Amino acid sequence: MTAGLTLPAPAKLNRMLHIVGRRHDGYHELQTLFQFLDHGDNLTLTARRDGEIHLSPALETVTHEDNLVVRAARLLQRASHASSGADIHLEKRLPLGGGLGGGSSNAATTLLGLNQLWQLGLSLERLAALGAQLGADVPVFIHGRAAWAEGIGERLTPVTLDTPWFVVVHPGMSVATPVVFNDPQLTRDSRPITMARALQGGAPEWRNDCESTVRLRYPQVAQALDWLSQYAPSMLTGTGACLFARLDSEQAAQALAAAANQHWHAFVARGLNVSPLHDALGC
Ligand SMILES: C[C@](O)(CO)[C@H](O)COP(=O)(O)OP(=O)(O)OC[C@H]1O[C@@H](n2ccc(N)nc2=O)[C@H](O)[C@@H]1O
Ligand SMILES: Nc1ncnc2c1ncn2[C@@H]1O[C@H](COP(=O)(O)OP(=O)(O)OP(=O)(O)O)[C@@H](O)[C@H]1O
Repeated sequence: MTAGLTLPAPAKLNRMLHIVGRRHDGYHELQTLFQFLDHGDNLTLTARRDGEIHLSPALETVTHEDNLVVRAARLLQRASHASSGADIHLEKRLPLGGGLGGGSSNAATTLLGLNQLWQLGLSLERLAALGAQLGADVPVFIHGRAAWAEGIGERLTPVTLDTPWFVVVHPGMSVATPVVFNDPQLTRDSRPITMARALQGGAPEWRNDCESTVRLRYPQVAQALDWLSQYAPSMLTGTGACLFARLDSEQAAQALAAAANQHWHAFVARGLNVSPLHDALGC
């Protein structure tokens, strides 16, 4: 039996997220800073000769064919005319609908991992273009560098951000991204800012334009955010439901996570400017 290739599928945070417009197809134009975390899912990929894609274990709320891992593998097979298949084991640690980009990250790890396993030699640009068909957040996970993103999140410029410790809190429910983006009251007209301005950090730029809508629709998120903000500067990531607090030391982060865990699920993670996936693959 061939040994499997085990690779990380890290979480991302949106350190800030502005919505600056809406396109005719309904997608929103964003300005956001993406950073990776040293916490996420793991995938083990093993090649099969018969072309079949097997994924285990199944996710409770997602069918096999809808799972972004399976969709990414099939997309790569079609695009590269690959005849190989794969057994894929997914160790899921990230909450679904958490704003941590778990599904997108799973898709990116599948594309990069199978590209290596099947010896396809596709470039990161080609894989990112394929990934964009699966979700707006897939390209940043393919490129693997913290980034300033514009457009719907696909126009990426690599950046170097500070790498603090974070306490990430999951308030116990998931937020469906389309629900937030379809809310009539969502702020959609923030003034575009320059990347340089965004990188200066701090208020008022490091905010998330989804926050007021999410607070109104999901009182549990508002409650957790108010609690967390008493102890450290805290924000929503993506369209939620997860929140993150920024701490200067691991010790302070562990203490806050222990307190948060009395009410919700919380974990400590460090911000990373290079994805652990790219460290693992040496790219
Ligand atoms: C908000 C972010 O989390 C920021 O990182 C992402 O842009 C969301 O990315 P995602 O979950 O991969 O989203 P997708 O699966 O591409 O889109 C889900 C739905 O969200 C809405 N959507 C998403 C991204 C975007 N820039 N504008 C949108 O309006 C669309 O209704 C879309 O049908
Ligand atoms: N492998 C997968 N992991 C997680 N979700 C998946 C997967 N495959 C399909 N999905 C579907 O995609 C939806 C969004 O999942 P994901 O975990 O990426 O949300 P998210 O963290 O809110 O992402 P984002 O920050 O990109 O909005 C899930 O609710 C689920 O229905």
